[in-house]
Amino acid sequence: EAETEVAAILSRFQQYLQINTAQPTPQYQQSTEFLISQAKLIGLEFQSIEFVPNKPLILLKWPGSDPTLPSILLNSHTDVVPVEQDKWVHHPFGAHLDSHGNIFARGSQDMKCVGMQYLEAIRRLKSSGFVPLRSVYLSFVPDEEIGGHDGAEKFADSDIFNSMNVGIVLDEGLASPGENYRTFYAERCPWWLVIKATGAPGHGAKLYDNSAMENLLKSIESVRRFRASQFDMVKAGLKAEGEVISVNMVFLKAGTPSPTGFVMNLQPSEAEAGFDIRVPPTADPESLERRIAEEWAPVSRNMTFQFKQRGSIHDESGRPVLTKTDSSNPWWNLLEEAVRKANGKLGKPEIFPASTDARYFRQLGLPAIGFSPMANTPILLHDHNEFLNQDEYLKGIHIYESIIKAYASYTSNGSTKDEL
Ligand code: MET
Ligand SMILES: [Zn+2]
Ligand SMILES: [Zn+2]
Repeated sequence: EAETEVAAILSRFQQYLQINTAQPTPQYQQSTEFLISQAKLIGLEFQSIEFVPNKPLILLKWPGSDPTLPSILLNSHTDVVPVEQDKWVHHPFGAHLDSHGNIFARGSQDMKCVGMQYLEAIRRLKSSGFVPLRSVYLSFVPDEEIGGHDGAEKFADSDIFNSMNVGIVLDEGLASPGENYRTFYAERCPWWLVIKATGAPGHGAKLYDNSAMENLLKSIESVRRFRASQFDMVKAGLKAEGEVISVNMVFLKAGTPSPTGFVMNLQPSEAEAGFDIRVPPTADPESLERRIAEEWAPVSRNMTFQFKQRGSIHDESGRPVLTKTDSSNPWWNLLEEAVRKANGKLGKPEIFPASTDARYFRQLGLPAIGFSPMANTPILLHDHNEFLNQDEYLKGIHIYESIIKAYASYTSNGSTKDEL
């Protein structure tokens, strides 16, 4: 590309990154204005849909020449996770470009890169004169990072979505430290669990059974044994990260606060712990729930539990939802071929170890592929100093150009019509 074009592309990416859409107070009004201004410049149809007030979903459309064919949906989320600002070398919403070409910002990998790459690819295809056979939709959805309930989940269940006649969804993947891009055909399901112990309060010097702390610690020990059993399979190379149940303690809440810290000679009557659990599609959710009720939060130890999030990735008949990555799924073949044509390499398709909005689309029976074209990149999503190199970003645009062209030209009788 010409130098000025590259500068314009990077500047648009930076503008999007500079909008602070961090949970729990994402600036959705600003991201909406930005995305709609981009849609107008590119010449795409646009609408802002609020399934829940102040949580806009931006839906863009590039109409295809044959509206009877199922459409392509390119999904991305507009929100990002919070930051610990003082742990960052560059301001997390500054989108600083350093001398190595790395762009630092929250969302640079997860996943404002992808949202903008879709747009840049379409901008280029459009200006080259390419006319899509199938309609291409772009959804910029809110609230993915807090479960997607007011975003993708409502969208997938809506009449609007139904009327779009979607045939394939692309959503986020993960960066790859090696040269192969990663792809995802399924994902683990999020369970956010809070367990609470109660027990007799007492003097800090007294040894007695059944205090809240003791009751909670027994649970934590049990959780840790289970965690180790899962992690050992990964360490031994027997299972991939996405194939075991992960459980990590993410908060501990106990003690009697005082203005100078915590009261030290008092054993509290309540103690709580929170766990982020991810359940692979192959695991049996009922047996895990039994384990929670019987071992991690048993009534016999004065414990209760509550789910802050309990996703499901099973269809109505209880089967896990997976997208096929063999010749029975033409969209998979088209993606492989398109990435290869654009000089990209794909690794073996994987189960996404975290969770994405793709689960809501897969639950409808739609194929959905997780893919974020970032190779040679450390995995920094949700981490401090998240960055993406400008060259990887630019390469990713070419990759999407190739994919979107192939998808939008697919005639569904096994051939693709190249209109260029
Ligand atoms: N994408 C986020 C995660 O994996 C939110 C998932 S829904 C609880 O943590
Ligand atoms: Zn994400
Ligand atoms: Zn995320």
